[in-house]
Amino acid sequence: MNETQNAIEITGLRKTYAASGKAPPKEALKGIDLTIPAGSIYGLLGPNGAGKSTTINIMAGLVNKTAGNVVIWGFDQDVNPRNSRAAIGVMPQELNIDPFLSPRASLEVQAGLYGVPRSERWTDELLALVGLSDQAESYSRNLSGGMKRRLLLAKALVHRPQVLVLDEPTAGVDIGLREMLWQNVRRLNELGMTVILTTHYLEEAEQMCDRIAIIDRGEVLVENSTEALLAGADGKTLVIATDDTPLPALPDGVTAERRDAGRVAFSYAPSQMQPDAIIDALRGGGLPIRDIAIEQPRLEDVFVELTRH
Ligand SMILES: Nc1ncnc2c1ncn2[C@@H]1O[C@H](COP(=O)(O)OP(=O)(O)OP(=O)(O)O)[C@@H](O)[C@H]1O
Repeated sequence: MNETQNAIEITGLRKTYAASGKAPPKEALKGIDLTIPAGSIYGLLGPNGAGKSTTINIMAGLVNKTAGNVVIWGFDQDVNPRNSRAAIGVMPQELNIDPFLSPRASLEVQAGLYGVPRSERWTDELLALVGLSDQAESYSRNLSGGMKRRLLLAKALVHRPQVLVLDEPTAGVDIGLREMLWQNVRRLNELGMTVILTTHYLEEAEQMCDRIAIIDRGEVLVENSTEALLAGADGKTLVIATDDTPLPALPDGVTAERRDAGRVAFSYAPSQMQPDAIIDALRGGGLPIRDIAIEQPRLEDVFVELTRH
């Protein structure tokens, strides 16, 4: 463990991509501060183009920053580039795998690139960890999309980094494989690895992450524990079971959505009204109420509230 107990410390991080052709320069990061505690599962969330990949690629040493300071596992990137790079492993979004190498050979090549001595390699364990022992000697081009993703996860781990970064690990991945990936991630985290992930699936982030930063247009909008983010959200949902009687006029600020099995969901802001205002309106309109429940805010509510442009 490093002295500060922080896996990552980012201060004043800026990135402006140079102009190319007719495209003007693009300011992708406008001065980002992030502190990621060691041992956490940390979510970096934001809409498309927010700057998530840019941040990750700078951490990984794949993109040069324009300004700011990045410290990984206690190693300043500018002072100790080798150590800071050795402390982080990245599973990229793209399935960039050599089609003619077997998974075993891919992992060996990657270990070579990171200068891992043969005696310290853990290729067989890694293959088992991601469920590719049976495919260890197949051509990677013959792997399914899900198997390729698992191979990418194993590749990110060859040098036993303290920090694992997953860039959209479950994009376009079926439910079974998602479960397996998340189980792997939890296990690695239990073994002491700090995990940073981006995902568009907010439900996954809500379940997996201890802390979350929401970034948008190159700035951090909010950073907190997942619990605190949800507690501070000003949005709840009243759900009733009814029939197909038309809905009456609702108090200002309430939106209704019909769900299956005759249920209707009413979203409201607890700071603005109590649920009895909605119930009174429904009763006034002669709507039968056969069942009733209140749903607590979800990460999606927080996200939409913050990133509504
Ligand atoms: N190589 C590049 N050259 C110029 N502009 C770039 C480059 N890479 C990214 N950008 C721009 O920088 C901004 C941030 O992009 P980035 O890929 O970091 O966002 P993101 O949050 O990862 O988005 P997504 O969710 O779509 O992956 C975007 O406006 C993007 O178009």
